[in-house]
Amino acid sequence: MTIEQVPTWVQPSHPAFIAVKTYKSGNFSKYATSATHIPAGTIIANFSTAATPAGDKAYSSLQVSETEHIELNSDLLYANHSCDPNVIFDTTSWTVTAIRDIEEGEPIAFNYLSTEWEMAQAFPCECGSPKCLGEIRGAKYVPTKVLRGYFVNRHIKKMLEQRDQDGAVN
Ligand SMILES: C[S@@+](CC[C@H](N)C(=O)[O-])C[C@H]1O[C@@H](n2cnc3c(N)ncnc32)[C@H](O)[C@@H]1O
Repeated sequence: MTIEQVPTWVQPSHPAFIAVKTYKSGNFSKYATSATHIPAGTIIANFSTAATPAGDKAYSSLQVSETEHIELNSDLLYANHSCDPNVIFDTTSWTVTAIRDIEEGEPIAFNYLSTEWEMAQAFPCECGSPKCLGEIRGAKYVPTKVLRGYFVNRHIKKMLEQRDQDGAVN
């Protein structure tokens, strides 16, 4: 298992919108919550400013194209995955946007399958949503019809199309 990243950035990195909390003991136990009421459509962050290329993909990296992964180098790292997300990480505009109203204190979470083709570190999802997809291994392992209900980034759409043409999972 990957070693947990030690923050190298000044915290809080996005005080207007994000408060980082801890929800359990042990590794990977932090999560981003909303520091305020965030109306749907609000751009919460632009992740291009602090991002750096990731040497290797990791639990902490974000996939931004078919071949490229970045480190966010900010409290956006603590956005957990949810199968019923309230934000999207858009790898075309490099922005994080609320897709519904988010109450103060609510976890800020996105669908990792919208960016990650194959997770560096799979995990059993604890999002608690009735829509929960269970083990999160990457979009590669999910039928396209399941992902149709979600926002997914352009590179994932392309990779799904390629996979389905090759006849692997659909
Ligand atoms: C980018 S980090 C998110 C922040 C992480 N919770 C932390 O404390 O560093 C991704 C890791 O968080 C955990 N994680 C994220 N979403 C999760 C979820 N829905 N259920 C269980 N673990 C989750 C997993 O260990 C995953 O590898």
